[in-house]
Amino acid sequence: MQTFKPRLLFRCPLQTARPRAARHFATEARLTADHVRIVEVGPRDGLQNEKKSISLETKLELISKLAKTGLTTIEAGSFVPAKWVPQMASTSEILQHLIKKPPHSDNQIAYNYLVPNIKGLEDLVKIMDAEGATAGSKGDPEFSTTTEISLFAAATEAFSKANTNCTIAESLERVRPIVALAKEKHIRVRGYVSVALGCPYEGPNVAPSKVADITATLLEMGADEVSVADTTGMGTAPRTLELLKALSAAGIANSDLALHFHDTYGQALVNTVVGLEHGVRIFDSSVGGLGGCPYSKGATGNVATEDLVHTLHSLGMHTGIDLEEMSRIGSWISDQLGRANDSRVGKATLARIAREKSCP
Ligand SMILES: CC(C)(COP(=O)([O-])OP(=O)([O-])OC[C@H]1O[C@@H](n2cnc3c(N)ncnc32)[C@H](O)[C@@H]1OP(=O)([O-])[O-])[C@@H](O)C(=O)NCCC(=O)NCCSC(=O)C[C@@](C)(O)CC(=O)[O-]
Repeated sequence: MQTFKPRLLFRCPLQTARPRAARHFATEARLTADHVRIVEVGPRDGLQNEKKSISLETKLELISKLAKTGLTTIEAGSFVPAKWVPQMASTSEILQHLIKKPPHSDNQIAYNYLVPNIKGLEDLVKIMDAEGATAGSKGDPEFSTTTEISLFAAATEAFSKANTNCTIAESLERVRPIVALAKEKHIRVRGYVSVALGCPYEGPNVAPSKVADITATLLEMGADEVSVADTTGMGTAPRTLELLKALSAAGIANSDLALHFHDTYGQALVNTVVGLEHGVRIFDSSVGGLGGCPYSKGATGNVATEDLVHTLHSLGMHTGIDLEEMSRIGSWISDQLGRANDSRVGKATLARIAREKSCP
């Protein structure tokens, strides 16, 4: 196993702190920059596992609030059968609404929808066609929003069977027609590799080389980026580093990677720092630490967006996200769901604001 030695690089900005790494990645401007893109997965990965169902109106209000925080990518729902994930049943209506009346935002936002198979994407495309919508394109000022999809595969056979009722090889075959149709419609594709650092059925020792193979396959098939997911939160700093090294050794560029940490064992932020030091600049998180995974019992939510933003800002990184606003949303959605707010930073930020108001 690799030994992880923190290098305390974040006392000064990343570019000056890591001249060798900066030279190494000289052609990949995104990696040398101190900007991190956060993919907010709360309305999908978060809500899909909450016990209390919330109304379509509340989901739309959540998305609308998130759209005003500076986020640029928001997972809005998933086109899965309701019998598999009942909480995602209103995704068609969400897509329709976001096409017709996207929330006001100062920046362009990509709304992302999970599709488990070609039927999921066909259902999405049918709605877009019926509304006369195109996927839009990032960077084109004509569009204030774009539509993206995510597809997923798992790194273990047991999880693949439980989550998608098929083997890993079959799940990868499902990806081909999805990518083909998405490309035809100019829809950006995000891939996920689940259980990359631990499986609820097969345990923590998932082979990094297996994760790297699946990630490489998704990229070769046409995925624009792949989010490597610690679905169970079993990941540790040394194993995260080992995995990142295996991904690099397989020729996968950091610019094609995102990291997606659940915080079951409280290791998500530590593992985030490992990812940052390795050069990854896209991280997934969920406001208020919502969620979990319906096929990973006991796993808690994603790392809270508020906690991630605070950590990144404290390291001198930029996210463009308004932490105070995000903290208000985390508290609001937790109340709507009748659950505790799982963001320590969110609670501390709101307490500070209240304190400052009472003693200016
Ligand atoms: C892949 C399937 C559909 C196979 O499920 P299956 O039962 O094997 O599907 P099937 O092809 O045999 O079809 C069964 C029925 O479902 C219908 N059907 C088929 N597809 C769809 C669809 N897209 N939308 C709506 N309906 C659909 C289909 O038409 C048929 O209807 P019937 O003839 O019985 O009336 C199922 O296993 C599934 O939906 N799995 C997804 C479960 C899921 O969403 N899990 C959570 C997301 S993954 C995750 O959270 C992890 C992630 C990404 O966040 C990262 C991480 O942390 O790891």
